[in-house]
Amino acid sequence: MSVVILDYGSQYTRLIARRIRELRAYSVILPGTASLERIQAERPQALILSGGPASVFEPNSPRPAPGVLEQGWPVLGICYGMQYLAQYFGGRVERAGRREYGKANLVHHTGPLFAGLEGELQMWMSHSDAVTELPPGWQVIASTEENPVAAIAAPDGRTFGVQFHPEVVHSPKGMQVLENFLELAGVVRDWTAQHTLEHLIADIRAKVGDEKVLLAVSGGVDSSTLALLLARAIGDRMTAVFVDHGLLRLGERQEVEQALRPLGKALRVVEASGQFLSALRGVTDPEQKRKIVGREFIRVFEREARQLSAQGYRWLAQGTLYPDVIESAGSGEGSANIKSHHNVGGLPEDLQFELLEPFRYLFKDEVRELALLLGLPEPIRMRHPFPGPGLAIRILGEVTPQKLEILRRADDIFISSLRDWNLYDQVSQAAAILTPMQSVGVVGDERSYGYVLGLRAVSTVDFMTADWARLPLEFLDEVARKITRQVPEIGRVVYDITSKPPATIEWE
Ligand SMILES: Nc1ncnc2c1ncn2[C@@H]1O[C@H](COP(=O)(O)OP(=O)(O)OP(=O)(O)O)[C@@H](O)[C@H]1O
Ligand SMILES: O=c1[nH]c(=O)c2[nH+]cn([C@@H]3O[C@H](COP(=O)(O)O)[C@@H](O)[C@H]3O)c2[nH]1
Ligand SMILES: NC(=O)CC[C@H](N)C(=O)O
Ligand SMILES: [Mg+2]
Repeated sequence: MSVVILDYGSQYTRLIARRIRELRAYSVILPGTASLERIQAERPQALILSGGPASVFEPNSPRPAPGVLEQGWPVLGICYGMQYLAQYFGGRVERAGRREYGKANLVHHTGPLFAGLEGELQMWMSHSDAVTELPPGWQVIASTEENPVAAIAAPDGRTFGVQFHPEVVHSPKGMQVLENFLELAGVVRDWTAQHTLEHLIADIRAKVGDEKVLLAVSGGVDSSTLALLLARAIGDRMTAVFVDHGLLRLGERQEVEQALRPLGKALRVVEASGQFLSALRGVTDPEQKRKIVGREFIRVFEREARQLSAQGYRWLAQGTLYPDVIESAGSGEGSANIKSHHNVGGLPEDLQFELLEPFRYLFKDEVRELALLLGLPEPIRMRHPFPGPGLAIRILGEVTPQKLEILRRADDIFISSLRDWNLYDQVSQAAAILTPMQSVGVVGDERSYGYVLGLRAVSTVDFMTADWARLPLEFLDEVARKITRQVPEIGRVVYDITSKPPATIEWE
C-alpha cells in the first residue's frame, strides 16, 4: 500500500516523498511515464503527479501511461501535474501572462482540501503556464491575486490539482494541504521508521535471495547503519569492505576499525593508498578526481570479491542517500550535474556488480532515525558526514602526500577543538580545506610564504541546503592560532561564510 508519486522532473519531487513520509504514509517515486503494471505493483492508494519543466501542451511532454488515470485512484496534481489533469480531462492550459515565481497568497480557498485552514495562505509558486479553462464539472477551489485558478477539484471529490507547491518550506501550511489530501484519499497513515525498517529488510531479502553481498563500508553513519540492516536481513551472507585509500583523516582508520569491530570476521580492511594516490597523481580537475576515486573504489571491491569467493559477488551494497543521487547527473534522477558523488556519478561504466542501495531515497536525518532503531552506537550515529573521496576533494588542485600530511594535521586541530569546545554536535559538518594558494606573512621578523587554509562548518538538516555555522569568534581565534603554530606550512586561516546555495558544502 503506497502513495505513488509520478515524477515529471520537478526539483521538488524528493521533497514530496519526504513530506508524505513525515505524514506517516509510505510513498514511492516512479518516473512520470511508468507503465500501468509498474504502478499497480506498488498497490497505490493515491497518486501524486509532480511538477516539471515541460509544458503539457507540447507534443512530447511527459505524461502518465495509458490507463493510469482511469483506475479510480485519488490523484493530486501539483503544478505541471495539475495542468496535465486539467488538459487530460478536457480543460485548457496556455502559456498565459500569469506567471508566478516565489511567494504568492491564496486570497480565496474553499472545500475539504483546505480544511482547517483559514484566511490568506502563503504558498510557493513556480510556473509560467496556467489553466485557462476547466474540464467539465470541475471547480476552482483557490485563487491568488494573479491567477484565478490556483487549485481545482474534480466532481469525484478525490481528484485535485494545485498550482502551488505545498511540499516546500516556503509554503508554511502546505503540509496541511497534503495531509487533507491523504485523508480524503483514505490513505492509511501508520507508517513509522519501524515500518520503513521492516520494508527495507523485506525488500533486501526479496532482491538478494540466497546470494552474497559485498558492502562498501566507510564508518560513516549511512554505511554503518546499512551494515546493521544487512546483518539483520541476510546475516553472514554479507561481507563489509573498508578501504583505506590514503585520503582519510588523522587516526580515522583506527577509529573506524574500532567502531566496526562488532562486525567481526565479516569486516575486511583493505590498504590501497598506493593505488589511489598514483591514480590521482597530476590530476587537478574536481570532477576528474571524483571519477578516479569512484573507479578505484570499484577496482578494489572487484579484487576483494574475487579473493573472497570463487563465484564472486553479484551485489555491491552502498550507503547512497538521495542527495548523492540528485546532485550527480547521469543517474537519470539528478536534475543537473552539480558534482559526481563517487558512489553515483563517479561509478565506472563497466561496473560488474548490481547495486544494492536501500537508502537511495532517504535523507540523512531519516537514516539516523533508522540507526537509532538498529542500535547503532551514538558516536557513529551523530558523526559528521565525511565524503567518500575524502581529503582528495578537500585539497584543491593536485593531491600529493605532502599536502595530505599538512591537511591531516590542520583538520585534526579543527575537529578536536570543536569537540573540546562542545561545538561538534552543534554543527552538522565541519571541514578544513587546503587551497593551492600561498600568501605572504611575517613570523619572528622573517618573511613567510604559506598555504591558505579554509575552515568550513555548516548547519543543515538534509544537506541539500545549508547555512554557515556561527561559531564563536573566540573559538575561531584559538583554532587559527593553533593551526598556524602547529602547522608551519599554513600561513593564513580563513573561515567560509557562504551558504548552500550558492556554494556547496565541500569546495570541490
Ligand atoms: N573508505 C571507504 N571504504 C569503503 N566504502 C566507502 C568508503 N567511503 C565511502 N564508501 C562508500 O560510499 C558510500 C557513500 O559515502 P558517504 O560518505 O556518502 O556515506 P557514509 O560514509 O556511509 O556516511 P557519511 O555520509 O555519514 O560519511 C558509503 O556509504 C560507502 O558505501
Ligand atoms: O560519499 C560522498 N561522496 C562524494 O563524492 C561526496 N561529495 C560530497 N559529499 C557529501 O555530501 C554532502 C553534500 O555535499 P555538497 O554540498 O558538497 O554537495 C556533504 O556532507 C558532503 O561531504 C560526498 N559524499
Ligand atoms: N513547476 C512546474 O511544474 C511548472 C509547470 C510548467 N512547466 C509551467 O511553467 O507552468
Ligand atoms: Mg562517508
